[in-house]
Amino acid sequence: MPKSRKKRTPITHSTKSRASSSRSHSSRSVIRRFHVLLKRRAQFQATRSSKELVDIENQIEEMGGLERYQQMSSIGQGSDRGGGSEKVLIKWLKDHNLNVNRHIKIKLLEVGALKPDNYGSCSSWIDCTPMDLRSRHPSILEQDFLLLNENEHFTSWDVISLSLVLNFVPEPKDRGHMLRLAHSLLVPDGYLFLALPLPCVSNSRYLNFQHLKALMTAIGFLELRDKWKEGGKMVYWLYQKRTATHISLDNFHKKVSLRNGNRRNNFCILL
Ligand SMILES: C[S@@+](CC[C@H](N)C(=O)[O-])C[C@H]1O[C@@H](n2cnc3c(N)ncnc32)[C@H](O)[C@@H]1O
Repeated sequence: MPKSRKKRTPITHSTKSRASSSRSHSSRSVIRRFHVLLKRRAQFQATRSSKELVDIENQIEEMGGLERYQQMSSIGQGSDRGGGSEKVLIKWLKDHNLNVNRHIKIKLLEVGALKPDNYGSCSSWIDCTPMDLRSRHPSILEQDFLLLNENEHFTSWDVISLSLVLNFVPEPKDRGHMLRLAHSLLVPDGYLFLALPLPCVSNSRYLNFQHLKALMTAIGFLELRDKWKEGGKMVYWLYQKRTATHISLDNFHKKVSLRNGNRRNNFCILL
């Protein structure tokens, strides 16, 4: 009788999956650490504590600065999400028939662009402006979105993408400003694409799906689509610009506790 042989897992398979999971684990920890430092830097900037500020700047420098953060983010973009967010946005724009019968291309502003050609496959109908705080390619415009001149760029874009950018901004009021600025830079009926790590809304003390919807409505955005799954990492939304609503912004000026418990995060957006 032939000896029964134990079935082995192919070495190539196990090595590859372990390597890629440890790569994405270490990229996530760099990203998390970077966000913590950005938040502390913003706090010390507000209190003008120059000694602490220098200390934080040094820590950011030692980590490799924004360059390292961007490298780690591009690893996360591939391995954690099965590709970039642009796939979701392209599908949604096609679902809204924005790719058909176009005499003029859609003007898309991609804020937080790690690559220059995320929308290259749609160049026949999308005219993309990739922008980032730190440009990794000559075709990426190096520009802080928050410092764009509102009057100069008023209603300049048909679509604005903020994928994993809002959670990079450390101050809740600056996040609110980013959303309001996006509203004013879009054409009437233009589209805003927003992507966040799911826990920013599913496990925050100060934000849940309902509150975000109310805040976006108050700014003047109609929620058209969302995409996420229980236990998933990401959440995506598509909003359409509507004319200003008469809803008061008062409910969104201060942090309001929406969930209790120790294991919550403090992600918050204020107007
Ligand atoms: C986590 S990466 C996200 C990249 C990509 N959009 C994605 O979805 O994977 C965040 C990027 O946003 C950029 N960013 C953050 N705040 C910005 C701002 N105010 N203006 C322009 N770019 C910004 C950062 O420099 C960084 O490259």
